[in-house]
Amino acid sequence: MSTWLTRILETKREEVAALRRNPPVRERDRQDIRGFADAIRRAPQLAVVAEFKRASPSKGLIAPELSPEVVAPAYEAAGATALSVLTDSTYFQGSIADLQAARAQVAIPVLRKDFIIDELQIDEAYAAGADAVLLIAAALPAPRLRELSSYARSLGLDVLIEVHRVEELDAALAAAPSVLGVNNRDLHTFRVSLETTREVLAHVPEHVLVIAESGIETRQDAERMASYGADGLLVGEALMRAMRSGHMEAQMAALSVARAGRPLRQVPAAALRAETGPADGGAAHDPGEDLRAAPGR
Ligand SMILES: O=C(O)c1ccccc1NCC(=O)[C@H](O)[C@H](O)COP(=O)(O)O
Repeated sequence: MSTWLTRILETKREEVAALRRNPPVRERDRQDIRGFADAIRRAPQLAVVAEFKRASPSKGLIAPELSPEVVAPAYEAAGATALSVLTDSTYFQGSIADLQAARAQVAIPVLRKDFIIDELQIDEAYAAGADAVLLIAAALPAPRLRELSSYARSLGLDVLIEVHRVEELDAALAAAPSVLGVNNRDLHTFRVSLETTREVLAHVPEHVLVIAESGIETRQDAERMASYGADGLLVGEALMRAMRSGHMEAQMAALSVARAGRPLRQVPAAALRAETGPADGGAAHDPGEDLRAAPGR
């Protein structure tokens, strides 16, 4: 079945073929890489990764006239922890030049947001000054996800690995993400549900740094993501629209909420007993205990 994601990946295969004919410079000696994961970890509140996004397949044109030279420093001044720049041109009207222009204006780390399927795209990101790259679990077989993650990390880049479903978690975690992203948007259907973050986070180990992505607009949304245990947010459309209407600082302030930490995990009592063993050498099962709070991850 052809979906937006499969169509986008087809375009990426063509772009990689073009990169193969005209490969990016293979730089290896950057001393200027800014820690994307570190910035999120150290953010005093819920981290905000603010996205430069002119257009999208789900929403069409969002802010086609805005330039990264204007938006990036405004995001930073308003308190963004890091930037995300969509570099895809066909579907998002972005470019690798947008990333270069944005990064030149700020001191915070910059993520290359694209559909990466090949090392050459990582070389291109590295040469353009990206500090981190996105890898999407739904777009890559598990071994390839591990290879590309390991390649990016060997260059000193952080890797944001994005999942949408619990079933994608094993492959994502095995690829050692610097940060795990939970995308509330299904990239096949575009359906957005903020519950996705709650469902996925319930299965993520405590030590993994997590950001919630897509569909986050209001303070209530941000507080909800915090209550599910996210360490940060990735926000595009709401901030770009606010830039257009002159309310970006207020929008960023609305997203600045305290972290809540990971909530207590609800696990079946039987699973708890299996983890800890019976306290009295084999107490009878109490059906009333079927769900109880267990220590967080
Ligand atoms: O945004 C889309 O329509 C889209 C469609 C297909 C693949 C990816 C897509 N978006 C990429 C993103 O992950 C979002 O830009 C990012 O999470 C920010 O989302 P939002 O705050 O809802 O703009």
